[in-house]
Amino acid sequence: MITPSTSKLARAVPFTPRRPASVSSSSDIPRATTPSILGTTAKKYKAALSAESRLRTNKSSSPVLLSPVPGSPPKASSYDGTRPKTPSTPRGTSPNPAIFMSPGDMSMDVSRVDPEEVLVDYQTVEPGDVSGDLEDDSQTPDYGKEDKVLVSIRIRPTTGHQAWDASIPKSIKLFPQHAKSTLNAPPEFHFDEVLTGSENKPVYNAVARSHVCAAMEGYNAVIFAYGQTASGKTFTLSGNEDQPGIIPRAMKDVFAHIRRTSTREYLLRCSYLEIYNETIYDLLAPPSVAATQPVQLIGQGILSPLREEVVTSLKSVREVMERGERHRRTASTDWNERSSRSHSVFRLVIESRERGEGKPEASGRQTPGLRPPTPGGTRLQTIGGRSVQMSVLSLIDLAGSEKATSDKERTREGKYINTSLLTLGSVIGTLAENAAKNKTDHVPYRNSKLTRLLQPSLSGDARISVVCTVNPDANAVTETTSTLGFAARIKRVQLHARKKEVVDTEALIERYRKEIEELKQKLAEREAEAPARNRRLSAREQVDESKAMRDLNSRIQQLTKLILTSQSVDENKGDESRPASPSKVDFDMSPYQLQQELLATRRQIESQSNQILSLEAALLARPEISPDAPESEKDKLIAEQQKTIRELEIVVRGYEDNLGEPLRQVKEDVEREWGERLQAEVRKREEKEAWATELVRQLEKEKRARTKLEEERRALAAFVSKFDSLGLGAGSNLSSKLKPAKPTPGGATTAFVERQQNRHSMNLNTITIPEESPMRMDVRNQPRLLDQTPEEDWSIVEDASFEVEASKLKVGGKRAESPLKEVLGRKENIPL
Ligand SMILES: Nc1ncnc2c1ncn2[C@@H]1O[C@H](COP(=O)(O)OP(=O)(O)OP(=O)(O)O)[C@@H](O)[C@H]1O
Repeated sequence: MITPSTSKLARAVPFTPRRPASVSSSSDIPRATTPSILGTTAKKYKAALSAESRLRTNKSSSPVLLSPVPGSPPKASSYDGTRPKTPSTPRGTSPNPAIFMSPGDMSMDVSRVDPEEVLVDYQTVEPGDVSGDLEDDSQTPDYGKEDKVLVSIRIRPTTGHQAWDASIPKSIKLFPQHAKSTLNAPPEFHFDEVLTGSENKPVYNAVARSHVCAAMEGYNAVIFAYGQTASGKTFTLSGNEDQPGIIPRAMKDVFAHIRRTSTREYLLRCSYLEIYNETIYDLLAPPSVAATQPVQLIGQGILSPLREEVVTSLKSVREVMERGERHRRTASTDWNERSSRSHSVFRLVIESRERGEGKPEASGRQTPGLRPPTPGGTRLQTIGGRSVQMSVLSLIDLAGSEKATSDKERTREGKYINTSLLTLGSVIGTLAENAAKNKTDHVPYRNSKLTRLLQPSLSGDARISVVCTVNPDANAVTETTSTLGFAARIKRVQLHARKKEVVDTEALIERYRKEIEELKQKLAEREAEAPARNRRLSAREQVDESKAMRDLNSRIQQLTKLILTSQSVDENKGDESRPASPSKVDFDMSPYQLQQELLATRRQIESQSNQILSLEAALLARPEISPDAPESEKDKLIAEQQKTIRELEIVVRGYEDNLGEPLRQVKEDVEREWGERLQAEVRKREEKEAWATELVRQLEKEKRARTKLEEERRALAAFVSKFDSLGLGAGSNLSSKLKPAKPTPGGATTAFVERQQNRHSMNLNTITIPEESPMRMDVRNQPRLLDQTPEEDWSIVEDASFEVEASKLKVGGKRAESPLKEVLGRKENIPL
């Protein structure tokens, strides 16, 4: 059982805030007395051991002694025929957590510190942290094939019979005498690296260095060791005091990278966990807390609750790692006196941004200290357009596959280990198959915690390096062949890791602008060359060429749109806004918000209008070219003008596109409202038109009636004059006069009748007016029509009016009901 060290050195120290370059660590432990992983007095990167184990370990310091190979008879020096006592380290039995966590430790928790105060940059990295062989090794790292897993084999030394031939670089082949069957050729494998020996530095350089650099540059990176038990996974990853492994070297390289990069500042956070019997434990949490609150996997690779600790120096990383190592479960097995009984994952979250003077307080986008903890989320804020890169470097020491042992507990652990490794194998197999055959078969990530944890990385979101450790002993041929098979499969997995970057709008716009400039330049070059080139190109090539130009143009348009959209979003965004892509306007906004949106859009439109005007002005101001100028000059001018036209088009298109949804919405509302009003007006107008048409019709009718009446009048006048000329009048003094009646609203006829009634009595009883005659029309019933007649039309009425001197007519004594009716009614019977 683990006996945790309670010494001051072993205890976790309070978090060390950012310090000026000149000031040394604020830790109360002097650097010189701090055990160094990499120094000559460094402690071994292993969990604390039982007294028995520790004795053995101390005895076996340099040179390194090899553990017995599984399957081979144990060596007398390390195995006395009986299984050694198992120094298992169950978590629940840890002593008082206070021994591990002083109250001050809480300040190391990342959720309780202000990231801006704990940034690391080239000035804060202490020279001692990066001294030694790593610092000088600054050649450009080889990232390997970005879309493939970097697969390396590490063959541990053996004192037994070598069954594998590794003399050919990058390949490993089974000696024919060890092959199971003589029928088939002995298996031979090729990998990115095949490494031998006990030196850890070449292993680090070949296997891990490029991935550590990739992580520092914003890519997620995973390095893990896979292999049978006692094959050297922990030796490769953690190493010992003489041969520091990948993890301590990687940490040193991280700080070396920071020291070399004077333009950026970094926030580094560590977490350390293990998967033991399919449960995830936080190795940095106090043991009692870790035992009762296992870590849960929520979503894709997100872990909660998981303690993350900010590290600002190699020393603080070392302290965190040592604490985690102490909590790891190791036990003595038949093959390995300190066998890892769990898969352990050390994670370093690296966030960085360009160095600058801006402070987040000044940007007004955040309030340090009030930021909610966001597991797995970025904590470093973008400031003044400086984007934040974020990546995770995961260093994984898998438990080794093993056969059943003589210990029940170890056998149970072994089952869990083997099951999760089998699942890892089948996940890798499916991924390899999918990649090779372009399939999308279901990948059984969910069958184990390990594969669920690795899912985002294995799905391709990380650069992966796998070091498969093998035992070349003749007794381990089956296990080694199985490990090499796994390595061959994982080699076929397809990756597509991308840089992880959180970009704020300013940075995004700047980036778009740069790209637009570059594209425009390309376009201009192509256009300048176009006339000469087109003469050379075939028709098909010309089509391709114009397509390429169109593509360039559409990309410029797309970017311009993005700039315009980002600008409008930026102007309206709140504190948390950080759009990476065009965002939509929300129409559930209040009228006030909508108004604000409108204002912003108008401002934008105004600025675009100005832009258009200035571009147009520039176009007009362009100097004319003389007709006898050389062709090339003309072509150049045409190309320039085309470019300007394109710019104008782009802006105009952006202008149109960016009228914006709010404006469109208002436009629609206004259109709807005014549309309804227009409809009502149209209806009214139609009614009036119908009424006017009816009026005109009635007037026409009236006119016709008047015309007919006039004809009747003339006929009557002729009759009267004839009547007079025959001497049939009432007397010599009887004269017939036809005077035009005065036009009155009541009608001429009415006036005539009234006057005649007063002066004469009619005796023309023989005159009758037929019923259908227009003369019988009762015009008194239509005064309004006359009222409506324009004044100039009164002439018609005047012409039609007449006055008959009743005294000139021989009218009977009987008074007619309507004298006019009588006169006109009988006229047709008057003999002429
Ligand atoms: N390349 C090597 N050179 C020297 N010693 C090695 C090498 N590889 C492994 N060893 C030694 O072999 C022993 C077992 O190695 P290690 O603990 O690293 O195996 P492992 O694969 O991690 O096993 P497990 O899966 O059981 O944890 C250790 O004592 C280690 O020092």
